[in-house]
Amino acid sequence: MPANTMNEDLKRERQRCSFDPKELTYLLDGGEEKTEERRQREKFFLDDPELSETAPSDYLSHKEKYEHAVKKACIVFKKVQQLQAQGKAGMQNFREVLGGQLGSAILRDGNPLGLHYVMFIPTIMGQGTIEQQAEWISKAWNLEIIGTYAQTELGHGTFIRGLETTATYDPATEEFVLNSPTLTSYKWWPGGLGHTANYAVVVAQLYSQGICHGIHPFIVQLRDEETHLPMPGFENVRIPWNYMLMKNGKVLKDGSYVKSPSSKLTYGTMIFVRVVIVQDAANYLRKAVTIATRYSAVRHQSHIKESAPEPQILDFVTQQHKLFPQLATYFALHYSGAWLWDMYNNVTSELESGELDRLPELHALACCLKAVSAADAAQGIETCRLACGGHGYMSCSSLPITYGLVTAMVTYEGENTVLLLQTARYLMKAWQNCLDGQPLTPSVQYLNSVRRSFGGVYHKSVPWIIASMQRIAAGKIETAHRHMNDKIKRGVNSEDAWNETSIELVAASEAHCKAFIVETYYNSVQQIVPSVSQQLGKALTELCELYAVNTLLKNIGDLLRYSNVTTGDLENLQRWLEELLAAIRPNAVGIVDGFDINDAIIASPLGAYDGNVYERLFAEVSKSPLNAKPVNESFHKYLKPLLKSKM
Ligand SMILES: CCCCCCCCCC/C=C\CCCCCC(=O)SCCNC(=O)CCNC(=O)[C@H](O)C(C)(C)COP(=O)(O)OP(=O)(O)OC[C@H]1O[C@@H](n2cnc3c(N)ncnc32)[C@H](O)[C@@H]1OP(=O)(O)O
Ligand SMILES: Cc1cc2nc3c(=O)[nH]c(=O)nc-3n(C[C@H](O)[C@H](O)[C@H](O)COP(=O)(O)OP(=O)(O)OC[C@H]3O[C@@H](n4cnc5c(N)ncnc54)[C@H](O)[C@@H]3O)c2cc1C
Repeated sequence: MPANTMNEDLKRERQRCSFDPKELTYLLDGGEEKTEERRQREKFFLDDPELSETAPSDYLSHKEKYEHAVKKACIVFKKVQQLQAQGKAGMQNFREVLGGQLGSAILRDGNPLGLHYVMFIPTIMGQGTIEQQAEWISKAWNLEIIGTYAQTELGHGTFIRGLETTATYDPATEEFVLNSPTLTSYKWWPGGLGHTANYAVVVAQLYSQGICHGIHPFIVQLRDEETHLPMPGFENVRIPWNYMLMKNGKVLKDGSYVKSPSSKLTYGTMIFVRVVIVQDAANYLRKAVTIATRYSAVRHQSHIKESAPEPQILDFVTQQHKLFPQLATYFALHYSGAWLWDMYNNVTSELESGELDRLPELHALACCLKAVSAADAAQGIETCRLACGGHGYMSCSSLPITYGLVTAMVTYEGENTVLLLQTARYLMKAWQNCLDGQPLTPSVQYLNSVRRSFGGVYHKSVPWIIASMQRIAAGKIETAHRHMNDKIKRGVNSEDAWNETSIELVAASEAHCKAFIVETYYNSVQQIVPSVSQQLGKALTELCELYAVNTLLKNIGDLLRYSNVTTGDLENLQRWLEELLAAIRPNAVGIVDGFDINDAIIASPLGAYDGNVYERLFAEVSKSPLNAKPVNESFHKYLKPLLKSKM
């Protein structure tokens, strides 16, 4: 196939799409101008010869990959500075370039500066006093220093109150003495800690006047700014008094401790990253479903009718059932992430004025949304990989590496089970408030309405599905609450009762989150539809309905247990699902085209815009050094002597 010709199947797919994909692109970017700005930004980085992948880094050693990544991260930084000089490098640029899809395309092997931007700077902004921000932020933004966020230790990651590193205040010298006294207290996992960062925010147990005040953040210099040699000593390291970030908890120079308005304000950076993860998980999922959808439009295999030619695998309804719910899930997580980002910004500004009321609800939502978005995106990406058969297994397909990036999200920034239990903690209190007639916060208001009615009869609408999912969530919350209290009434202490009920607590938390996502997705689409063309509005509505129907059908057991749904209603839901798959089929390629993901970011021979899959696959494998010579030297070294010895 000559270069730059369009695969005929994709040509036909693009002709049959009922709406203009550019309209969807503009919608997702926030307008045509924003699209143009994003495209220019992508071009500015992706067209830079120093950043384009000459040879796939798959064939570099671990050390070479690190050095390659540092080199590129520095080039990226300098280019961001150029954007800044042109007044173009807003926070969104940084998000796009240093993290997100553009970032992960340019820095395929990770971004050694990622933690510097994602956690070191945000922690100083969130936990430092005005003076400390003035001292550190500009140095950090200008990369005069490189930081990381050192909280996790060899022995503790989840249970941060159990961290062993200590920071003991010495009033005589007005310094803190930091110490990691045990093997298990060594800081472990912080990105960039090994060779890149020369500073870290170190989270340690604060001791002053012989009293432990719990964990607090401290700035510690790790390496000499000139030589990059590790600073002397790694036990009893002394740092100046003003290296403790004191926006919340403070230690006065005489050693007296001033409590934070809430000990949980120290945990603020973790909320920020969880909020960011929701959107990032969605974006990685849409990259994977773009690859799998385009590939499925090009790949022909088997028969639907013996008399007809091999069909596009996208015409198998089972293939549609693998991929189209992933399309819908992208939008569901995208709109939930946008909603959560708004709430995060509002609550953060309230915290600035000492208003802490909405922090618990933000924490509960950030926990379950991070957990569900990371888990669902990881599962969705794996489904996309499996839907591409053997070629999906190849690392050059980009699907395995994308899965690896997202499945890490299930663990970092709070392991999923642990975070779902955090949300469950909030839900148990909410249910008790509901029983006691106390006011409920917005995200759990539905508990009141569900208690008052046992649900209406089935009707083919998303609001009915939302009500059903809220009924399931309320039912699971009530069941967990009741079972836990029954245990306590039987004499089990509250901690053991919590642990013994934790399976149901996690399930209740997931159900609550799914109900929240469907409702937020539906409300977002309802707001959008009047402002877009009738065709795009119809396509967006179909995707929202698909997400709702498919999510409910994956919970038939709970639906039967907690609502008055009949088997006839279930048959109707199944028919509705199949109708939606058929309705979405002609628009599937148009929808992923609407994501407008640059081929260099797709970085997959299966998902390129032109659809020339086989030519691109062949070109990709030709890059392997292993294919440089017809006979590899291992034949002469090892195989031939072996074969000879047999003769
Ligand atoms: C600007 C440029 C941007 C560039 C963008 C780039 C994009 C890249 C995107 C990001 C990608 C990658 C980088 C990230 C890498 C990962 C980094 C890390 O992993 S850092 C380490 C993260 N570690 C954790 O998250 C630890 C998880 N554990 C915990 O959070 C806590 O231990 C716990 C909450 C599980 C338990 O803490 P504990 O103190 O025991 O709390 P309790 O359970 O007893 O609850 C007490 C009380 O506190 C409330 N609480 C707990 N946490 C919070 C919080 N974070 N905020 C507010 N409130 C909190 C909890 O609800 C309880 O309240 P009650 O009223 O008592 O019920
Ligand atoms: C790619 C990556 C990057 C990271 N970057 C950083 C970084 O830059 N800085 C940093 O400080 N950390 C970082 N981390 C560490 C990360 O934050 C921790 O690994 C994470 O918080 C999980 O903690 P853990 O490893 O102690 O797991 P554990 O908590 O030991 O989890 C093991 C199992 O124990 C279960 N478990 C633990 N507690 C409970 C509980 N209370 N109830 C029920 N089950 C429980 C978990 O559910 C899980 O199944 C990173 C990790 C990864 C994978």
